[in-house]
Amino acid sequence: MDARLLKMEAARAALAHVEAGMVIGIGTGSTAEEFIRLLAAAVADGMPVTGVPTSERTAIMCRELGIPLTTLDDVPHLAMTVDGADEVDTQLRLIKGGGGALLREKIVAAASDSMIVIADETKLVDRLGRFPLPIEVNRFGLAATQMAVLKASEKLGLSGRIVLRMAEGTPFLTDGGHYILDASFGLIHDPRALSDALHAIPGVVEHGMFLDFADVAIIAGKSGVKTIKPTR
Ligand SMILES: O=C(CO)[C@H](O)[C@H](O)COP(=O)(O)O
Repeated sequence: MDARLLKMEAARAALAHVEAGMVIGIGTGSTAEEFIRLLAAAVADGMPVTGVPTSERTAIMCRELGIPLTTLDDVPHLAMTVDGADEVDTQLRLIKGGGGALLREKIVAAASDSMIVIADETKLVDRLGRFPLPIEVNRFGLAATQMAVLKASEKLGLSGRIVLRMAEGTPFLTDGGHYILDASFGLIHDPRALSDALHAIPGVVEHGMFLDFADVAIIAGKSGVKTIKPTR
């Protein structure tokens, strides 16, 4: 089965959690886009649902497909959010931000009663860190922030390349107008310690580890769709 079909299967299972009248967070990325297509079909069939998009890219797609949208300013508390991930570990800790939307994704997930993660089985890992960790940083003082991230990670015994994300020859800009550093630390033994260390750096806006966010992961694989809940 190809990856797209698996993403569709996970998205289909997530749609079963959506109830009429809900306001839900809508994630970013190719898996979230499968969910958006299915949600749009449900809306076209008369299902009353409103979405809060986690990126401009998602907002554009939702508008094109006729999904009503609102913002956290109008609806600050959501029933749930459905989003993809770059990595999901056995405790449902995530790495997100491959698509550059980690800040809005985290804000929307934090405003939601529950976060449903949808992914194909290639995203499942024993330990986070194979996927480079996206770190959203303020443009001001980039080199100083990059050095501070390096020092903080070295203190935790992590090493690896930290590179500025580029897009078509210029630095990638997030929807919030920030840069992204992609940090290839390798396996992250203590995600909480790294999270705290990154949050202590003033130039770091947010990082892509989602710890204690996901309530359910719907993982589609060759042998079917399974639902994982955290052991915490
Ligand atoms: O975090 C994200 C965007 O910021 C995405 O959810 C993540 O990159 C997974 O994307 P895809 O479903 O395309 O593999």
